[in-house]
This record gives sequence, C-alpha cells and structure tokens, in this order.
Amino acid sequence: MIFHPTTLNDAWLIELEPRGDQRGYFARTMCQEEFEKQGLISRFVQQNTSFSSERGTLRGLHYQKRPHGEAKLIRCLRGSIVDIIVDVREESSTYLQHQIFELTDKNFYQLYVPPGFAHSFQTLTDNVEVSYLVSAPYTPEAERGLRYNDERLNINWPVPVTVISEKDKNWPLIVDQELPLY
Ligand SMILES: Cc1cn([C@H]2C[C@H](O)[C@@H](COP(=O)(O)OP(=O)(O)O[C@H]3O[C@@H](C)C(=O)[C@@H](O)[C@H]3O)O2)c(=O)[nH]c1=O
Repeated sequence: MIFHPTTLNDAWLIELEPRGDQRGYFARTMCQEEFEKQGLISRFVQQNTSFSSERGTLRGLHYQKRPHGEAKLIRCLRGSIVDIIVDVREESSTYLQHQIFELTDKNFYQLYVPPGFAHSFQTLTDNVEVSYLVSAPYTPEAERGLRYNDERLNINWPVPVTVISEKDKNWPLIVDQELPLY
C-alpha cells in the first residue's frame, strides 16, 4: 500500500498495489502493521456496505461526536464516486476545509478518514457499491451531520443531486449548530 498525504491533517489516500498474474490480481486492502507504522487507527469494529442505484445520489455529510468519533476506510467496489470529507476538529489547522477524491472500481484508491471528519459521497454512475470499515460502533445519539449545500463549506458537487435522504437534506447549517461541532 502506498500512503499519499492529503491537504487535510491526518487524512490519507491509500493506493493499493495489485500483484497481477494470469488469474487476475491480489491486493492487500488493510494491514495492521502498515497502518500502525503510518500512525493510523488499525482496529476496525464494523464493516458496512451501501448500494445506490442512481447516479447523483448523495449520502452525508456524517460523523459521530466525541467521544464516539470513528475512523473510516472507504472503497468503491462497483461504479464510481466522489468522496468528500470535511475536517470538523476545531483544534485542527484544516478546520472546516474539505477535499474531494475520486474512488472507482478501477483506480485502486481507498480513503482513510480519521475521527473528527464529516464524510460523504456522491455517485458518478448508476449501481454503485461502497464498502467501508469503521473503528467505533454505530451510536445513533452521537450521530451528527453537515448540510451538503452549506455556504460555509462551499462544496462543488460534481453532478446534480438526484437522490438524498430527508435526514441529509435537513442537517442544520453550521451557523445554527451548537459548537464545538465535534
Ligand atoms: C450507519 C448505520 C446506519 N444504520 C441504520 C440507520 C438507518 O435505519 C439505516 C440507514 O442509515 P443512513 O441513512 O444513516 O445510511 P447512510 O446515509 O448510508 O449512512 C452512511 O453514510 C456515509 C456517508 C457514512 O460516512 C457512513 O458512516 C454512514 O453514516 O441504517 C445502522 O443500523 N447501522 C449503522 O452503522
């Protein structure tokens, strides 16, 4: 695995290193030793998958508030997405900055999102499957979100939003949220 730094503190774009042969390829997608060496959380407690049928579907931006923060390791298994993360740690020098990553079923990238980041993705194709590991249990009372079109974030979503949940449409704007966010 090759660990590429991002513009955001503690978030990493991880490039897989497939070994090909006549059958296809093999690649490691998580390795405790390599993650620890890189200073990343390496203990994951849940693996989730989601399927989105329509291009333009938006999920997010989601995080769990302290002390239930979770690291996530995201991979797109079918189709393609843009994955967008926002640093919500008030003590971080990249607070409220975001970065956009393209993850596809062909490009061999996965994204490591540290605790204290809001996470989201939008599908660029129909029939998208995204699989991710999380490092803390799902805790509904700690669930928080940012509004995808909050002017404070100024995120340029690459395609028109076609499908979004009621919950995600209605997250409060940052100006109306209780601080600290995380
Ligand atoms: C996240 C989660 C949801 N659920 C339930 C709650 C709800 O009834 C149903 C669907 O939940 P949601 O609408 O929150 O699903 P979704 O919008 O896909 O939520 C996910 O979005 C991406 C962007 C993330 O970063 C994930 O961590 C997660 O928050 O599944 C669980 O039972 N366990 C879980 O871990």
